[in-house]
Amino acid sequence: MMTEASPPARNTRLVTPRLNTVADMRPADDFLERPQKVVATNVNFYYGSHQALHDISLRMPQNCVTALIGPSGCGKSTFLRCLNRMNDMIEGTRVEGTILLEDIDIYRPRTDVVELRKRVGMVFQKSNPFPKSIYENVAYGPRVAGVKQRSILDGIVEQSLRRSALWEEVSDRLDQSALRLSGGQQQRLCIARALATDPDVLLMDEPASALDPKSTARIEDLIFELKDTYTIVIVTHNMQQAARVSDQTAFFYEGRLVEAGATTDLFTKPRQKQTEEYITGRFG
Ligand SMILES: Nc1ncnc2c1ncn2[C@@H]1O[C@H](COP(=O)(O)OP(=O)(O)OP(=O)(O)O)[C@@H](O)[C@H]1O
Repeated sequence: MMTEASPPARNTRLVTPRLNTVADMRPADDFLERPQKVVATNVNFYYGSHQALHDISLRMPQNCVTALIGPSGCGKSTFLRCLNRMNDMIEGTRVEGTILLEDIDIYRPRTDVVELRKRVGMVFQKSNPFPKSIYENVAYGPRVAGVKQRSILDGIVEQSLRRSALWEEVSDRLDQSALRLSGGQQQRLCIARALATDPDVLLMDEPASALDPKSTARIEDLIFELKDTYTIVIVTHNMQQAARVSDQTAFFYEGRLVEAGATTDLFTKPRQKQTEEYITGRFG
């Protein structure tokens, strides 16, 4: 487990002074050769007449962590929400282009959006457990999906809590209110809730930004473990976090994708001047 004294280190040789404490190099691997789980092509997105995304094309390989970085308002969350059609809930929005989940265009008219959101789960910046027990929070999704048998629900709850690294802390108090958990535990509970519907892809919108360093390290460790099973896309303001947890990083600026590539490459030899200026802290 990572501690504040020894910062978590996944990638190294980062160009910026702010990142050069990272120690054990994990070389830019072969992740681009892995099957593509989600492929966005020429995506434009509009809030009414305001175009928030311009011609975004990005491949998100299976069992990889893709980090979306960039200054506030550059479209990271908007793009993330396009991946499970969460933006559909915002009136007056429009999307163009294609987003494939494996071979399926998620914006084709006959897509079952509820089913899509089960396959592409989401965890938000602020943990948002229901005011119910720990058990009921995790069992909620499977129950809505029609699972009624208690023994099956018990199994799903245990497995989801184990995968979110919370089981050991709560197994003896599953009936207790989720609101009595700490902030970090609540966020891991929300991850368990997302895992309970057996997704393929996990979208995380700044999942640790409201947490203390220790809880943040816990979430980062968890992300690293979860990618063995899931494909993860994470929005983060924290470049060190992107460097620690991701395989691929995509840098957004003013609604455009400036560059994307292996995280080690993007932080050590960015191709675009704007990227270099951002990661070295010259703006943003
Ligand atoms: N619900 C909305 N209605 C109208 N415009 C919106 C809405 N949500 C976001 N926007 C606009 O879309 C653009 C992109 O916003 P978005 O939240 O995706 O950026 P971001 O990079 O995630 O920002 P931050 O890092 O501050 O969360 C911004 O100009 C923002 O004002």
